[in-house]
Amino acid sequence: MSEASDKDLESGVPGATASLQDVTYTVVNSQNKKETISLLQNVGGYLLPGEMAALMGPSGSGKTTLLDLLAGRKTVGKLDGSIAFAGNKPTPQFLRRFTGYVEQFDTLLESLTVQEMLMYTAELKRPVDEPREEKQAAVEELIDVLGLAACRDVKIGNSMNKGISGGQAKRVNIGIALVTSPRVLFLDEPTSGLDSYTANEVMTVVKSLASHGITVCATIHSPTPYTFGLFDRLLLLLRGQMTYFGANGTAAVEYFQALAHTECSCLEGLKEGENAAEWIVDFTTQADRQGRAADLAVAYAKSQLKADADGEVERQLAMASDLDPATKKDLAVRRATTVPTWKALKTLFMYRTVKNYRSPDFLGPRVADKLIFSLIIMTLFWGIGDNLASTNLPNVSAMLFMWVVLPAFGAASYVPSIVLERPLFVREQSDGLYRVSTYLAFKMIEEFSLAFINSIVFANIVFWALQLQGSFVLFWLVYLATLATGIVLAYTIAALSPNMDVANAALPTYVTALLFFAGCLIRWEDIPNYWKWFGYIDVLRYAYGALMRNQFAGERNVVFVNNTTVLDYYSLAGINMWGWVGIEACFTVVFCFFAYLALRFVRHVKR
Ligand SMILES: Nc1ncnc2c1ncn2[C@@H]1O[C@H](COP(=O)(O)OP(=O)(O)OP(=O)(O)O)[C@@H](O)[C@H]1O
Repeated sequence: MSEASDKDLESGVPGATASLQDVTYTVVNSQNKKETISLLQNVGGYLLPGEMAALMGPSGSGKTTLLDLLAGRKTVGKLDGSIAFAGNKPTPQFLRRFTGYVEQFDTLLESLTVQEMLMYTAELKRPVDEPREEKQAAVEELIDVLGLAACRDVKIGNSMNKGISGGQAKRVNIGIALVTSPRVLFLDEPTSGLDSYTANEVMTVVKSLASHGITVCATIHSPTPYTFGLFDRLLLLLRGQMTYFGANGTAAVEYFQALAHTECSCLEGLKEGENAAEWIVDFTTQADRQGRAADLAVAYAKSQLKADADGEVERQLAMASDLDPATKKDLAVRRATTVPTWKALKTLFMYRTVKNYRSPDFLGPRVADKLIFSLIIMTLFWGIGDNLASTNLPNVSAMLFMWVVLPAFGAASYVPSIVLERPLFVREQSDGLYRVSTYLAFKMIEEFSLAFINSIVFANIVFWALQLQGSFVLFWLVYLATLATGIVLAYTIAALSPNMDVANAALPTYVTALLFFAGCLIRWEDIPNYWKWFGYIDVLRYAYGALMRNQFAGERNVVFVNNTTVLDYYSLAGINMWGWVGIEACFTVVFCFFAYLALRFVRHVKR
């Protein structure tokens, strides 16, 4: 590790101790919702700065559950017992700010290069007053430390457009967690999907971080002998119960060897040359299959190891108030995010919007439909706007109706950006990169800016080609407001929907329902009283009404059917068209609020 990164790690706060005391975690059983199930029972132990601890156990034993609880990332279930950092109960803000979590699955921005991805995180998580050069230097050091120099400028990519390899992606994820020099680093299966050479390489890097004082804890499945040897401490779970907590290596092997000779003598001991990590997990798995899981748990509960661990946890908890000033300050932190909203918005814009605006995948669905429909409208309805013949009036009315229908249906193109991005959003929010309101504001600025330009261009094309009457500004504003409402409506539905299928069904259903009450397909007067309420909350009614009034006001309000003028026929004679545009804008604000609530409170990712 180079001098600069040494400095970065050493000048940052050192690791923090973490302790678990009688941790029992209960959830509603997903197989039978009427009952609860304990995924962890009476788990105890501790993590120390400068050490790397392994959470091991057979599949389904509760490793990830325990790691999530430690990192404060569980969103469901009931926790009994205590989890403490430096002897104190951590706040969610402390966990977001001062711990790093490397998820098992990559959640990266595919359009960024490795350097940009790390820099983007550094801008969002390192102090706002730190000069950019220092952030860049810290990122370069991380690239160096994590062995990412060869792919520094390679785009991250995805399964369709291959960018960096799986091992490199894992290291980028570790870099993201490290970019703010966390006190505690949690890693969920950091070696899964990696070949043994890359796994060893990645874990060597992690070990060197621990050597610099960070507290490291990783769940690990089938470590190579080399990787297993890097861990200082081992916590072994079986069916959510402790079967071992203590030093790793010889001590652990001897503990289980002794059990193989006493409690579980029917099970085979470690053979010469056998991978100790594999043997320990196999031993406990076999014991479990033979119905001996409880015996192993009881043996550990009665062991000196457990008494020693409990004693150390007690000692740590007793030191809760005896803290250095830096730790005290970190534990008392009130903000989950590091940088102010303006800085977060600027960073999101610089790294994400700038890339999106250059991407055909982003621009295509947002521009192509409007261009195509403008051309169709232009060629189909050319010059109909100043023709007041009664046979032409239904054409004008239909065209104006389509002018509000198209942006409403076009809202579908804004759904994927919320639904597909959800794992990234959840991870970045859990990492304390930004608040929900900042994320929503960023998405809206990104979409509204484009919608603003789009709407001016296409409203101009259509208004002048069709020689529509009245105010151009109103014609354009109605289109813009409908587009804006469509965007926030799409966000609301996307945030409420668990997946794309549900969102793709829900949005058109709602928009189609709006069409019936907009005032064109059935006259307002003819809508049955028991349905009128829906008309009042139909944004398209206000959009269409304002457009019609704009087109047919004054001497253009000619006789249409049975001596009734156009505006009387549609019950629009007395309306204030600018007021109706204002009401439309209110719908944008209201849906924006709904989108915020849905993003903030609806949790599809349950863990
Ligand atoms: N709500 C629930 N109802 C019933 N069982 C659950 C519920 N939530 C989790 N589980 C079970 O709890 C167990 C522990 O899950 P966890 O992901 O922590 O295991 P793990 O040791 O990390 O497994 P792996 O190594 O396969 O990732 C699993 O068997 C899982 O199916």
